[in-house]
Amino acid sequence: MFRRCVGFRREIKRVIQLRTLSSDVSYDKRWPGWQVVVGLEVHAQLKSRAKLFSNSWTSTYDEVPNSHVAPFDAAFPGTLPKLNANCVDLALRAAFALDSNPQRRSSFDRKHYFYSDLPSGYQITQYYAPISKGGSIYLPKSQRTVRINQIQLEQDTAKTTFIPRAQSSTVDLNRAGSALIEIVSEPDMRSPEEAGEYIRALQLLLRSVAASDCNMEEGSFRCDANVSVCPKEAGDDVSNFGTRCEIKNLNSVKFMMIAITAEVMRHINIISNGGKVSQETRGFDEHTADTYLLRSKEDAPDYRYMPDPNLPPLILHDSYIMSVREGMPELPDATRSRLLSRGLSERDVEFLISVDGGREVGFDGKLGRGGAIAFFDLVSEGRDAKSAFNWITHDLYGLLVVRSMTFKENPISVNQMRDLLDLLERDQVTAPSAKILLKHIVDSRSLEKPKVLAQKLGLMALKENAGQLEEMCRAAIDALPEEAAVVRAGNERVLNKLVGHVMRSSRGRANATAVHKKLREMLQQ
Ligand SMILES: Nc1ncnc2c1ncn2[C@@H]1O[C@H](COP(=O)(O)OP(=O)(O)OP(=O)(O)O)[C@@H](O)[C@H]1O
Ligand SMILES: [Mg+2]
Ligand SMILES: [Mg+2]
Repeated sequence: MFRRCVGFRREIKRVIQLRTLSSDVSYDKRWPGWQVVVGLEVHAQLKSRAKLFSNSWTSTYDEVPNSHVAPFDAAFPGTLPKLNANCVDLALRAAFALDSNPQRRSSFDRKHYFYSDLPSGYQITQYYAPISKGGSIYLPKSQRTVRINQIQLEQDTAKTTFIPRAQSSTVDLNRAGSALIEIVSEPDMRSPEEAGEYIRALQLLLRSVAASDCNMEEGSFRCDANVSVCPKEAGDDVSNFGTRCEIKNLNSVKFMMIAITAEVMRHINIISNGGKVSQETRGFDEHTADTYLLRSKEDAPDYRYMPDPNLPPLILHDSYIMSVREGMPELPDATRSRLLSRGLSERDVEFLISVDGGREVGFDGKLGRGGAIAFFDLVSEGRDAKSAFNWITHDLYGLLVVRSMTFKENPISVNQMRDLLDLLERDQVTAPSAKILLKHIVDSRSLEKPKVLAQKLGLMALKENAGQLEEMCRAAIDALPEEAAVVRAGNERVLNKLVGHVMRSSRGRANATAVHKKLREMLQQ
């Protein structure tokens, strides 16, 4: 029975997944006559070393529990918050990336609730006056602009884990007090796919300005989806929209899209059966691919918001706001057009942007490490962009992927890569030899110049006029006398066999065109 049940659930999941993900199914086929409305609330952890109001370092998800906790994070009596200026910087960068308007004056409020993940009994957030208002993200695939309502700075909570066997929970305060920004969208998305595109675009933007890592699986980027349905004719007037339900804590784009689809179906079912959707907060069960009730609107907690008396209003001077704006790194749209103008195709550009899930964007000049785009920029400077792209993606990235390495772990420096491309351009090494060199550097982590390595490993190309090439051609003719006779008699096609022989005996160091030419010369004499 249990087995059948699991199989059935899997089947439902598969069907919903197919419905959600297949792009050729028009939305109307899934829910003819209905309009789907989605608004997203996203919590992104800011990429700051220190927490929002204490001087404790932030931690990654896999660190020893309770090892990054200042007395303030544990709500020791008498401790006071002190705003970390770096978090304000990052929030402002995020705001500019989303075309939002940083506010000269914002303030901090207490949101009260009683749960073990919140030692002080309240979360410091920005309820009345957020740090930034407005903004938008354009989604090219959906051809839709999603408006941002506001961006607020707030503290993250601790992490509680329930242990069923012991019937108790453990609390890890490492995350408590880390800085988050909550980005609230307007209800502008009209399908699960648009919501998916919004999340991916938002991740790309926040990563490009290094405001957040945006890793959903590690919890540094979490999303709540608000979903409602109404008749298609309702249009974009909010007063015509249906009652929304909020699905909390979705931790992957795929699950978010499945959860929205399931919720839409649930709403349509209720309304079609003459019922009324009631405003609820819901959870998502990955195993059933369905949402479930967490609490109804009547049970909604009263957060008793009040201004935090320990924190003065946050006043930002125009000169400071301007300085953050001026220091903004390149945004994805600008990167795209710059790369396109260098002669890469749209597909190439999307590939570069998506290397390592688009996570590593910046470049650490000192370590010579960084994301694929920065590496490409430096390597391809002053040379053919397409050939540099091919070597970096097909060859180098291919080697890294097989070895489960990210681009940031790439052991080849910009200078080594440039040197290798120089050798290729000057025909000093052949493409097969360059591949061997690349593999050698990745595996040995050698810091030597590729030219020196090529000499050491005997990989320098055999030049056209070098006696060695002629010697090898002569050896091929001697080894394959019948083929040589056929070529002499005028059948050029057999020449390839002889060329292959030379290429093998030169271990790829000979240039195939040069070998062709040489053999033809020798056999036509
Ligand atoms: N009819 C609707 N259908 C779908 N989404 C909606 C609808 N009306 C509002 N929304 C979305 O619901 C979200 C409301 O978020 P907001 O943070 O303002 O309030 P909240 O969910 O009540 O509060 P909390 O932050 O405590 O969860 C927004 O993203 C908005 O776009
Ligand atoms: Mg909210
Ligand atoms: Mg909400």
